[in-house]
Amino acid sequence: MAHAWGYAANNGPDKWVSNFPIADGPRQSPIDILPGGASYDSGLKPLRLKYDPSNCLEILNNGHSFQVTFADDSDSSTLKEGPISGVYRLKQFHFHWGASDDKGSEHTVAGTKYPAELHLVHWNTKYPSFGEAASKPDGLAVVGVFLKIGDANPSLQKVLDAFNDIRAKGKQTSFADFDPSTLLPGCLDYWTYDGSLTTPPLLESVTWIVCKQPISVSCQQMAKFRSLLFSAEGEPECCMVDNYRPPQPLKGRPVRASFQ
Ligand SMILES: O=C(O)/C=C/c1cccc(OCc2cccc(CC(=O)O)c2)c1
Ligand SMILES: [Zn+2]
Repeated sequence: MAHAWGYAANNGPDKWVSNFPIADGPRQSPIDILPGGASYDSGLKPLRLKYDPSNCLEILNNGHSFQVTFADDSDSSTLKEGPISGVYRLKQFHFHWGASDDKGSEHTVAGTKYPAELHLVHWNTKYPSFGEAASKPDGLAVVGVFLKIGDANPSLQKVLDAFNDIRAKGKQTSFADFDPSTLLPGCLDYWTYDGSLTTPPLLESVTWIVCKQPISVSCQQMAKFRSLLFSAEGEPECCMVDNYRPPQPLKGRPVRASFQ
Protein backbone atom coordinates (compact mmCIF):
# COMPACT_ATOMS: atom_id res chain seq x y z
CA MET A 1 0.00 0.00 0.00
CA ALA A 2 1.49 3.36 -0.99
CA HIS A 3 2.69 5.26 2.10
CA ALA A 4 0.23 8.07 2.87
CA TRP A 5 2.69 10.85 3.62
CA GLY A 6 1.41 14.41 3.88
CA TYR A 7 1.86 17.63 5.82
CA ALA A 8 -0.39 16.97 8.84
CA ALA A 9 0.82 16.34 12.39
CA ASN A 10 0.46 12.56 11.98
CA ASN A 11 2.13 12.20 8.54
CA GLY A 12 4.10 15.40 8.02
CA PRO A 13 7.82 16.20 7.50
CA ASP A 14 8.86 15.08 11.01
CA LYS A 15 7.32 11.64 10.36
CA TRP A 16 8.71 11.00 6.86
CA VAL A 17 11.97 9.44 8.15
CA SER A 18 10.13 6.33 9.34
CA ASN A 19 9.27 5.31 5.78
CA PHE A 20 12.02 7.29 4.01
CA PRO A 21 15.20 7.06 6.14
CA ILE A 22 17.06 9.25 3.60
CA ALA A 23 15.15 12.12 5.26
CA ASP A 24 18.16 12.26 7.61
CA GLY A 25 20.65 11.98 4.73
CA PRO A 26 23.69 14.15 3.94
CA ARG A 27 22.16 16.23 1.13
CA GLN A 28 18.55 16.96 2.05
CA SER A 29 16.46 19.94 0.90
CA PRO A 30 15.33 22.61 1.40
CA ILE A 31 17.95 24.67 3.28
CA ASP A 32 18.18 28.11 4.85
CA ILE A 33 20.35 30.07 2.41
CA LEU A 34 22.76 32.43 4.19
CA PRO A 35 23.89 34.98 1.57
CA GLY A 36 26.98 35.74 3.69
CA GLY A 37 27.88 32.05 3.71
CA ALA A 38 27.57 31.58 -0.04
CA SER A 39 30.73 31.86 -2.13
CA TYR A 40 30.67 33.75 -5.43
CA ASP A 41 31.81 31.41 -8.23
CA SER A 42 32.83 33.28 -11.41
CA GLY A 43 32.82 29.93 -13.22
CA LEU A 44 29.04 29.65 -12.88
CA LYS A 45 27.33 30.39 -16.21
CA PRO A 46 24.01 32.21 -16.70
CA LEU A 47 20.98 29.93 -16.79
CA ARG A 48 20.01 29.00 -20.34
CA LEU A 49 16.26 28.25 -20.29
CA LYS A 50 14.28 27.52 -23.44
CA TYR A 51 10.61 26.53 -23.03
CA ASP A 52 8.13 25.71 -25.80
CA PRO A 53 4.51 26.53 -24.73
CA SER A 54 3.21 23.79 -27.04
CA ASN A 55 4.81 21.21 -24.70
CA CYS A 56 2.38 22.17 -21.94
CA LEU A 57 -0.09 19.30 -21.42
CA GLU A 58 -2.21 19.40 -18.28
CA ILE A 59 -2.68 20.66 -14.73
CA LEU A 60 -3.19 18.19 -11.89
CA ASN A 61 -4.01 18.20 -8.17
CA ASN A 62 -1.83 15.35 -6.87
CA GLY A 63 -2.93 15.70 -3.25
CA HIS A 64 0.34 17.34 -2.17
CA SER A 65 0.43 20.33 -4.56
CA PHE A 66 -0.77 21.07 -8.05
CA GLN A 67 1.52 20.56 -10.99
CA VAL A 68 1.62 21.58 -14.63
CA THR A 69 3.05 18.74 -16.69
CA PHE A 70 5.02 19.04 -19.93
CA ALA A 71 5.71 16.71 -22.83
CA ASP A 72 9.35 15.64 -22.35
CA ASP A 73 9.86 13.42 -25.41
CA SER A 74 12.11 15.99 -27.13
CA ASP A 75 14.61 18.73 -26.28
CA SER A 76 12.16 21.56 -26.97
CA SER A 77 11.83 22.68 -23.32
CA THR A 78 15.22 22.56 -21.64
CA LEU A 79 17.61 23.97 -19.06
CA LYS A 80 21.28 24.20 -20.00
CA GLU A 81 24.43 25.79 -18.55
CA GLY A 82 24.12 27.50 -15.16
CA PRO A 83 25.78 25.07 -12.71
CA ILE A 84 24.90 21.96 -14.75
CA SER A 85 26.51 20.05 -17.61
CA GLY A 86 24.50 18.69 -20.49
CA VAL A 87 20.79 19.10 -21.26
CA TYR A 88 17.97 18.79 -18.74
CA ARG A 89 14.35 18.58 -19.92
CA LEU A 90 11.43 20.31 -18.18
CA LYS A 91 9.06 17.71 -16.71
CA GLN A 92 6.70 19.79 -14.56
CA PHE A 93 6.36 22.78 -12.35
CA HIS A 94 4.52 23.09 -9.05
CA PHE A 95 4.38 25.27 -5.96
CA HIS A 96 4.56 25.14 -2.16
CA TRP A 97 2.69 27.68 -0.02
CA GLY A 98 1.45 28.60 3.47
CA ALA A 99 -1.85 29.10 5.28
CA SER A 100 -0.85 32.76 5.71
CA ASP A 101 1.53 35.15 3.96
CA ASP A 102 4.25 34.81 6.65
CA LYS A 103 5.22 31.26 5.59
CA GLY A 104 5.03 28.84 2.68
CA SER A 105 8.41 28.75 0.93
CA GLU A 106 10.67 25.73 1.40
CA HIS A 107 14.00 27.48 1.02
CA THR A 108 14.47 30.48 3.29
CA VAL A 109 16.97 33.34 3.01
CA ALA A 110 18.69 34.17 6.30
CA GLY A 111 15.57 32.87 8.02
CA THR A 112 13.13 34.84 5.85
CA LYS A 113 10.16 32.81 4.67
CA TYR A 114 8.26 33.80 1.53
CA PRO A 115 4.52 33.07 1.10
CA ALA A 116 5.20 30.58 -1.70
CA GLU A 117 7.90 28.96 -3.83
CA LEU A 118 7.78 27.76 -7.45
CA HIS A 119 9.73 24.65 -8.50
CA LEU A 120 10.54 24.00 -12.16
CA VAL A 121 11.65 20.35 -12.33
CA HIS A 122 14.09 19.21 -15.04
CA TRP A 123 15.76 15.81 -15.65
CA ASN A 124 19.17 14.98 -17.13
CA THR A 125 18.86 13.58 -20.65
CA LYS A 126 21.98 11.42 -20.12
CA TYR A 127 19.37 9.11 -18.50
CA PRO A 128 16.42 7.57 -20.42
CA SER A 129 13.60 9.06 -18.33
CA PHE A 130 12.63 11.22 -15.36
CA GLY A 131 12.11 8.10 -13.22
CA GLU A 132 15.61 6.83 -14.02
CA ALA A 133 17.18 10.26 -13.53
CA ALA A 134 15.42 10.80 -10.18
CA SER A 135 17.65 8.17 -8.52
CA LYS A 136 21.00 9.54 -9.81
CA PRO A 137 23.12 12.15 -8.00
CA ASP A 138 23.15 14.39 -11.10
CA GLY A 139 19.72 13.34 -12.30
CA LEU A 140 17.55 16.39 -11.61
CA ALA A 141 17.84 20.17 -11.66
CA VAL A 142 15.12 22.21 -9.98
CA VAL A 143 14.86 25.98 -10.44
CA GLY A 144 13.29 27.55 -7.35
CA VAL A 145 11.61 30.95 -7.49
CA PHE A 146 10.25 32.79 -4.44
CA LEU A 147 6.86 34.53 -4.54
CA LYS A 148 6.54 37.85 -2.69
CA ILE A 149 3.29 39.73 -1.92
CA GLY A 150 2.82 42.63 -4.32
CA ASP A 151 1.04 43.32 -7.59
CA ALA A 152 -1.12 40.58 -9.10
CA ASN A 153 0.92 38.37 -11.42
CA PRO A 154 -0.85 38.08 -14.82
CA SER A 155 1.11 34.99 -15.86
CA LEU A 156 0.35 33.21 -12.60
CA GLN A 157 -3.32 34.18 -13.03
CA LYS A 158 -3.53 31.97 -16.14
CA VAL A 159 -2.58 29.00 -13.93
CA LEU A 160 -4.95 29.99 -11.11
CA ASP A 161 -7.85 30.31 -13.57
CA ALA A 162 -7.66 26.53 -14.09
CA PHE A 163 -8.15 25.77 -10.38
CA ASN A 164 -11.92 25.34 -10.53
CA ASP A 165 -11.39 22.08 -12.45
CA ILE A 166 -8.75 20.66 -10.07
CA ARG A 167 -10.02 21.61 -6.60
CA ALA A 168 -9.84 18.06 -5.20
CA LYS A 169 -7.05 15.48 -5.07
CA GLY A 170 -6.83 13.43 -8.27
CA LYS A 171 -8.56 15.98 -10.48
CA GLN A 172 -6.79 17.01 -13.69
CA THR A 173 -7.64 19.02 -16.75
CA SER A 174 -5.96 19.95 -20.00
CA PHE A 175 -3.76 23.03 -19.82
CA ALA A 176 -2.21 24.14 -23.09
CA ASP A 177 0.01 26.76 -24.57
CA PHE A 178 1.56 28.12 -21.39
CA ASP A 179 5.11 29.49 -21.34
CA PRO A 180 6.68 28.90 -17.90
CA SER A 181 9.43 31.44 -18.63
CA THR A 182 6.74 34.08 -17.97
CA LEU A 183 6.94 32.94 -14.31
CA LEU A 184 10.67 33.71 -14.05
CA PRO A 185 12.04 36.90 -12.43
CA GLY A 186 13.71 39.54 -14.60
CA CYS A 187 17.08 38.87 -12.98
CA LEU A 188 18.28 35.24 -13.04
CA ASP A 189 21.04 35.57 -10.43
CA TYR A 190 20.99 32.36 -8.38
CA TRP A 191 22.36 30.33 -5.51
CA THR A 192 23.16 26.66 -6.19
CA TYR A 193 23.87 23.61 -4.01
CA ASP A 194 23.49 19.82 -4.10
CA GLY A 195 20.25 18.62 -2.51
CA SER A 196 17.19 16.43 -2.76
CA LEU A 197 13.53 16.21 -3.59
CA THR A 198 11.65 18.02 -0.82
CA THR A 199 8.89 15.43 -0.69
CA PRO A 200 9.06 11.65 -0.42
CA PRO A 201 10.91 9.75 -1.82
CA LEU A 202 13.35 12.60 -0.86
CA LEU A 203 15.87 11.28 -3.40
CA GLU A 204 19.28 13.01 -3.23
CA SER A 205 19.40 13.72 -6.95
CA VAL A 206 18.74 17.47 -7.25
CA THR A 207 21.05 20.27 -8.29
CA TRP A 208 19.17 23.18 -6.74
CA ILE A 209 19.16 26.53 -8.51
CA VAL A 210 17.39 29.12 -6.33
CA CYS A 211 16.78 32.54 -7.87
CA LYS A 212 17.71 35.52 -5.72
CA GLN A 213 14.92 37.75 -7.10
CA PRO A 214 11.30 36.87 -6.26
CA ILE A 215 8.27 37.22 -8.53
CA SER A 216 5.11 38.99 -7.36
CA VAL A 217 1.83 37.47 -6.20
CA SER A 218 -1.18 39.36 -4.82
CA CYS A 219 -2.97 38.53 -1.58
CA GLN A 220 -6.04 37.59 -3.62
CA GLN A 221 -3.96 35.21 -5.73
CA MET A 222 -2.54 33.62 -2.59
CA ALA A 223 -6.12 33.05 -1.40
CA LYS A 224 -6.76 31.15 -4.65
CA PHE A 225 -3.82 28.81 -3.91
CA ARG A 226 -5.42 28.10 -0.52
CA SER A 227 -8.76 27.19 -2.17
CA LEU A 228 -7.33 23.86 -3.36
CA LEU A 229 -7.90 20.71 -1.31
CA PHE A 230 -5.56 17.98 -0.05
CA SER A 231 -8.69 15.79 0.06
CA ALA A 232 -10.42 13.92 -2.76
CA GLU A 233 -14.07 14.35 -3.76
CA GLY A 234 -16.35 12.69 -1.23
CA GLU A 235 -13.78 13.02 1.59
CA PRO A 236 -14.03 15.63 4.39
CA GLU A 237 -12.62 18.84 2.87
CA CYS A 238 -9.05 19.67 3.92
CA CYS A 239 -7.57 22.92 2.55
CA MET A 240 -4.25 22.56 0.72
CA VAL A 241 -2.01 24.88 2.77
CA ASP A 242 1.39 24.60 4.48
CA ASN A 243 2.58 22.01 1.94
CA TYR A 244 6.23 22.91 2.58
CA ARG A 245 9.12 21.05 4.20
CA PRO A 246 11.16 23.19 6.61
CA PRO A 247 14.89 23.79 6.07
CA GLN A 248 17.18 20.80 6.66
CA PRO A 249 20.77 20.64 8.03
CA LEU A 250 23.40 21.86 5.55
CA LYS A 251 25.89 19.22 6.78
CA GLY A 252 28.90 21.08 5.40
CA ARG A 253 27.64 21.52 1.87
CA PRO A 254 28.94 24.52 -0.10
CA VAL A 255 26.40 27.04 -1.41
CA ARG A 256 27.64 28.97 -4.43
CA ALA A 257 26.37 32.28 -5.82
CA SER A 258 26.34 33.24 -9.49
CA PHE A 259 26.55 36.92 -8.46
CA GLN A 260 28.68 39.16 -6.25
O1 LIG B 1 5.38 6.65 -5.55
C1 LIG B 1 5.25 7.87 -5.43
O2 LIG B 1 4.29 8.41 -4.82
C2 LIG B 1 6.30 8.79 -6.00
C3 LIG B 1 7.35 8.23 -6.65
C4 LIG B 1 8.43 9.01 -7.19
C5 LIG B 1 9.55 8.36 -7.72
C6 LIG B 1 10.61 9.08 -8.23
C7 LIG B 1 10.56 10.47 -8.22
C8 LIG B 1 9.44 11.11 -7.70
O3 LIG B 1 9.45 12.48 -7.71
C9 LIG B 1 8.38 13.18 -7.10
C10 LIG B 1 8.82 14.60 -7.16
C11 LIG B 1 9.08 15.16 -8.40
C12 LIG B 1 9.51 16.48 -8.44
C13 LIG B 1 9.71 17.22 -7.28
C14 LIG B 1 9.48 16.62 -6.05
C15 LIG B 1 9.76 17.33 -4.78
C16 LIG B 1 9.17 18.73 -4.75
O4 LIG B 1 7.95 18.86 -4.50
O5 LIG B 1 9.93 19.70 -5.01
C17 LIG B 1 9.03 15.30 -5.99
C18 LIG B 1 8.37 10.41 -7.18
ZN1 LIG C 1 8.64 21.25 -4.88
